[in-house]
Amino acid sequence: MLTVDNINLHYGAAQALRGVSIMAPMGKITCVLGRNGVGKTSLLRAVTGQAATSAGTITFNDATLNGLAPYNRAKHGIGFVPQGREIFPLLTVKENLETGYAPVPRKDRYIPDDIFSLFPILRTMLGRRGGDLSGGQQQQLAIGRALVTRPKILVLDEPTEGIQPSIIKDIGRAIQYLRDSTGMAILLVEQYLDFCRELADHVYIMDRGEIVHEGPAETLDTPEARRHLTV
Ligand SMILES: Nc1ncnc2c1ncn2[C@@H]1O[C@H](COP(=O)(O)OP(=O)(O)OP(=O)(O)O)[C@@H](O)[C@H]1O
Repeated sequence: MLTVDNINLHYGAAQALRGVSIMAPMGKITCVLGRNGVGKTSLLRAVTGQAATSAGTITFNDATLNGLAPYNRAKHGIGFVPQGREIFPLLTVKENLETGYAPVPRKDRYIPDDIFSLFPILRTMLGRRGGDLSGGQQQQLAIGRALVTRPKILVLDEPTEGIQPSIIKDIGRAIQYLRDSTGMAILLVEQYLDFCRELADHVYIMDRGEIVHEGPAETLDTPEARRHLTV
């Protein structure tokens, strides 16, 4: 399980996270919601090691992650699908997937077949450049690339952003499959309420750098939760 305990995060003098605590258990989908700019991406940057925290602890299973570089967190099983996907446009689909090899032992440096079962389009486009794919295909590629690192927890930042509805459904099914078949933990940041309501086992809502609500997905429909989500 991933445990984030009471973390603070600053950008210069501005504080983006204030005493944030969340848990993301194995075999569960944990969703963090909130309006623009409330700190959701900062929370994921803290978990993946792209931004330093100024207080608190982050642990995954028995390992303390604080102070570890992103590369070493990947070795501990943290797989990241960043906002905006960050596909290498000039590399082929296959080469993009192979960039996931870095943190895995030599014997595991192959592309697991599961990735092509989840996203068959990737197999047919292996030789195409990443930049030629549609937004939805790039999102599938970004998830595939994270899966190449053999994660124990998959961390996704707004995977539905700018994606057409049919591919959103495919991505939702893939996330459920990964939870149910591999028992990995999923930590998902989203603004798309219906996607979270359908998928999440547990939800957190952030507002101005703090966790202001937590509960099962059904609690998203309470007036108290809605108040933190409406603009
Ligand atoms: N590199 C940075 N330098 C300074 N301030 C930043 C930086 N990144 C984010 N912030 C500020 O920190 C706060 C939280 O931003 P963050 O991106 O974590 O929010 P978010 O909830 O993910 O928003 P969005 O949904 O728009 O991605 C915002 O006020 C933002 O302006």
